[in-house]
Amino acid sequence: MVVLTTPTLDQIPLLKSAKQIPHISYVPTIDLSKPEPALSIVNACKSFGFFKVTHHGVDMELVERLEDGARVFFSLAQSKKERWAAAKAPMGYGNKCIGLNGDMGWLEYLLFAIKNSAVDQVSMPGFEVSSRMFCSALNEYITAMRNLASQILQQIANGLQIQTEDVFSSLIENEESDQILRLNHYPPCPRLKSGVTGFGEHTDPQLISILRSNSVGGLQFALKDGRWVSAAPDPNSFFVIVGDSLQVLTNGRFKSVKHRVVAPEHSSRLSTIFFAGPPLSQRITPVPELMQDGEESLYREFTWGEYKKAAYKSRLADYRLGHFEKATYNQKMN
Ligand SMILES: C=C1C[C@]23C[C@@]1(O)CC[C@H]2[C@@]12CC[C@H](O)[C@@](C)(C(=O)O1)[C@H]2[C@@H]3C(=O)O
Ligand SMILES: O=C(O)CCC(=O)C(=O)O
Ligand SMILES: [Fe+2]
Repeated sequence: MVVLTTPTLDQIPLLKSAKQIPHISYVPTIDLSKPEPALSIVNACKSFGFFKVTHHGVDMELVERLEDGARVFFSLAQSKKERWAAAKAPMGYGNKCIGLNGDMGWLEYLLFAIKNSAVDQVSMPGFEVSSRMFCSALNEYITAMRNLASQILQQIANGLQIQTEDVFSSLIENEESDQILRLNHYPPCPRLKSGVTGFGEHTDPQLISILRSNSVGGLQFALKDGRWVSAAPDPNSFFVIVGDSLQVLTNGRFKSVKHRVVAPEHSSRLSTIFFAGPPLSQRITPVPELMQDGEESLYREFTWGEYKKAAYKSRLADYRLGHFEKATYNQKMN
């Protein structure tokens, strides 16, 4: 029998104290109520790989209901939460262990697989029955996030002047689209030393991720020059993060952005992230309409299912796209 023990604080690594500036003075911010946000979205994706959306139309009462449900869940006795620990690993409840390959962080979380725009009951048997209110908030939130992600992906296609407006959004609107909802809870970290890893540096493998947190900070993004910048928390807005798959679909015009979370010292951080992925069978290859004459794909052909499988065998900080880059491109870069 495998006995799983919860890691102690001493086992959680400190974040590498790379050159840091405390608060980014400029987070690209897109007001979705203003006309024609497409070009600003594309510019933010090209220059930063992340941006924040305001006036997004998501019902904040729903967001509060979800956050209340999450707070109630995370305050349950450990033994009750552990009931969902082995649900369908890595889905379900997790405590300090991230993924299946030894990554650790100062957090606990719930990971839900999504099927047909709702929590997949197979990945969390009995969860809906245990908390119907929480589950209906989760499902309504999933629908809201999927709509927001679709809207943003359509704007990206417009901003890139692709005639087929739904070229990206259709990938996440399919019944078979492979999506995940993650709720992360970072309790205050008792150690006075700062820089304990909440969630270690990584890129997200999907197309885009939509992140919302309470008012407790900790989220940092890597800039292109390697500096880490803290993004001030903004509970009324959503951060949009470019993932590896969108990097490939745009043939490297957009780059997936590295991000991480520093464990909070005094208050609990609660975050919710929707990962918008395509169906497992979807080929991930640059969009033909985007390619210029003679331009070749920088990547070997692969399906999302193949990429996901490889990603889930990797460590959090690994450069996962490396295996899929064409050798010629690798040689040119080295
Ligand atoms: C260490 C890992 C955790 C992760 C799967 C992986 O092997 C590498 C990618 C990780 C990541 C990052 C973004 C999302 O939080 C996530 C759910 C995903 O799809 O890829 C996690 C995976 C996880 O926590 O299981
Ligand atoms: O919790 C956060 O704010 C970010 C977590 C994250 O990047 C992830 O779950 O992939
Ligand atoms: Fe992430």
